[in-house]
Amino acid sequence: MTPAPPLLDVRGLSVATPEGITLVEDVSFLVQRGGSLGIVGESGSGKSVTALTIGGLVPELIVTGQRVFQGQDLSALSAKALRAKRGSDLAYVFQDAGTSMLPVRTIGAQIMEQIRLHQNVSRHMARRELITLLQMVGLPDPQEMQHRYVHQLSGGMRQRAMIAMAISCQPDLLIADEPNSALDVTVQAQILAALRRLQKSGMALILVTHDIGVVAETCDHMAVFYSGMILESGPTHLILSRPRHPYTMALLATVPTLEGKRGGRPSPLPIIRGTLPHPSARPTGCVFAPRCPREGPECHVRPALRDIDGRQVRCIKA
Ligand SMILES: Nc1ncnc2c1ncn2[C@@H]1O[C@H](COP(=O)(O)OP(=O)(O)OP(=O)(O)O)[C@@H](O)[C@H]1O
Repeated sequence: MTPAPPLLDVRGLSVATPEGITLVEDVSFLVQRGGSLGIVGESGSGKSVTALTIGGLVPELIVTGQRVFQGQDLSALSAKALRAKRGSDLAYVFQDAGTSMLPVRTIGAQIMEQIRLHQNVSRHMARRELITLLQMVGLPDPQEMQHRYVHQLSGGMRQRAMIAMAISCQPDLLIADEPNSALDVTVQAQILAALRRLQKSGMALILVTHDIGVVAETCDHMAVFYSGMILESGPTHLILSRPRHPYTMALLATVPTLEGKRGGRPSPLPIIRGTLPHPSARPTGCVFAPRCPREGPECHVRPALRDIDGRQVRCIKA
């Protein structure tokens, strides 16, 4: 039996500014139907640019490479057709999503309008769907909640209402860019629980985050970004248990553990020496070489992604 084609196949994606500054270089990954990909990396590593480029949301940038979604290359679509895709099969949620809801209408009215726009259903059916959606994202008492205005919701509730709105078109893929980073820890947990519930319903997820712990809990696959490139990608459990790229190792070493103590003294949180290069000053060889403890003369050539130990690694020494 031939395996089912992936839902999203991003191949050799590169993104540059009109001035020719590369922001994303040769990024490739797959998302299977119902699967989940966590995109992690330091601030400025190109996570958002990659996520936005998939749905054509950064028209000012120059994009090359393929983005095949549901068997169709999105780069071949007109702006109008892409917009229609975004409103139907592909949905986005952003960090301050709550701000994109109207203050003058109840959240129920706004979400119902979306449902009726995308699904040809009666008002009665749309209302039932609304209640189901509010339940799915974990909003308490949906019957009461639907009558509230945005200003009557807490930050976490607003974010969940926005996720309900985003998925009202029953997308095959939800791209969530730092959906919970502005929220406190308990509310973050509620958003993640909501995302996990959605995955159980068969929706695929791309989650952009700084937080490796969030990826560990939510995503079956992960891609580690650095300076616009993927340095390691593959099944989350493999990468977290046995990282092979020195950058992934360094990144994981910065994650605090519950043990936190060695020899009776708290161990200081290691930090990665140096800083991420600015896109206009990316190294010509391995992008991580200037900060890498294993750096050597062979690192002055850009390494290709290689299949190693069940995942892909962009390191000549891995
Ligand atoms: N429209 C744009 N035009 C020019 N440069 C951009 C544009 N959007 C982003 N950049 C630059 O591209 C680089 C990658 O940015 P991006 O927002 O993708 O990083 P990120 O990894 O998502 O960071 P963060 O976690 O802080 O959101 C940054 O140097 C940023 O300044």
